[in-house]
Amino acid sequence: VYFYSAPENFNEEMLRGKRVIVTGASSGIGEQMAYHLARMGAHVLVTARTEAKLQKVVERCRELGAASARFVSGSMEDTAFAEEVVKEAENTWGGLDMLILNHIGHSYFNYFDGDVDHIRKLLETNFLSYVAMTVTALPMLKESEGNIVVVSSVAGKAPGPFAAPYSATKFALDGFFSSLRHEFIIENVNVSITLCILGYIDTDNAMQAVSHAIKVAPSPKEECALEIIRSGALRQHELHYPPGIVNGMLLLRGQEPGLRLQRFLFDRKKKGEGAAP
Ligand SMILES: NC(=O)C1=CN([C@@H]2O[C@H](COP(=O)(O)OP(=O)(O)OC[C@H]3O[C@@H](n4cnc5c(N)ncnc54)[C@H](OP(=O)(O)O)[C@@H]3O)[C@@H](O)[C@H]2O)C=CC1
Ligand SMILES: C[C@H](CCC(=O)NCCS(=O)(=O)O)[C@H]1CC[C@H]2[C@@H]3C(=O)C[C@@H]4C[C@H](O)CC[C@]4(C)[C@H]3CC[C@]12C
Repeated sequence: VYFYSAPENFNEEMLRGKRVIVTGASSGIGEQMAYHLARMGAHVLVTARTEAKLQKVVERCRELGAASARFVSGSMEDTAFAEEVVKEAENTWGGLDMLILNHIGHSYFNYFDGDVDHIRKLLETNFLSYVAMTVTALPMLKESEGNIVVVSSVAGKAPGPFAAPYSATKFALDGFFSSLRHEFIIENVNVSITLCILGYIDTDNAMQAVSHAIKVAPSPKEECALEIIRSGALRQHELHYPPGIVNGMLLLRGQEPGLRLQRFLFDRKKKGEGAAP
């Protein structure tokens, strides 16, 4: 039995004045999270590779009412950079309340191509950099009794075809952070870990990568971003967005409709009709 300080209801005031790092924030869901946090009056530190995009995100955050907004640009392929981002927060704020781990490296939506080096590099960017930031941030998060928010995917819970390298990195996140959460509970470490399991979201990069192959309507990135912040602030163990996405995928995968979908996709490949996804 352990005491777990989780608030019952979400109020945007919870984020006012909080010191928050958002990775992968130059576009997509990360960019939208930065804007929500700014509206809520948080201090935001955003990071990605593209400085010009980050500069615009920071300017927009200031317009929206952020307590402060700054960026650090660099690649998470290098775990030393991951640690540098956290050190920037420590030097700037003297502490940290919420760490939102969101970035992903480039991958593909297609049959696995046998490229082991791609998986090695993707594990560095999508997984080991998350671990490195967590290790560096943990003393500050213990001090603030803060939150770690890990953005993952249904591909890291109920995998389907055509995203094997990416899916592997997302399963690694579940394994590591869910195990770490157990250790925090055993040791009475009051730092929450929220794993966000997302379905298809309408970000430019995702739609560019899969819209030719996936015809279901993606969910809105703005709402997704707000739900991630909300689940982290409420110290939830997991967010499933859109609701039911994991059960839906598990159901499809094990049942005839899902098997029919995969046969359809594979058959098109065999008959040469249309490219692989
Ligand atoms: N969109 C979707 O359908 C889904 C998304 N998700 C998850 O949501 C999160 C965000 O996805 P989404 O918003 O679509 O992604 P985007 O491609 O829109 O954004 C990715 C972000 O990561 C940054 N990035 C890319 N490569 C690197 C790198 N090497 N080092 C540091 N930063 C990097 C990009 O900026 P820059 O290029 O400037 O570095 C960008 O800010 C991911 O964890 C993804 O797995 C989960 C399920 C579905
Ligand atoms: C293929 C996408 C990764 C695109 C990418 O390379 N991003 C970085 C862009 S950059 O290098 O130019 O900066 C995948 C990202 C999210 C995936 C989707 C997801 O996670 C939800 C579903 C999971 C399911 O198992 C397969 C379909 C998904 C819609 C999945 C498809 C691949 C992504 C869009």
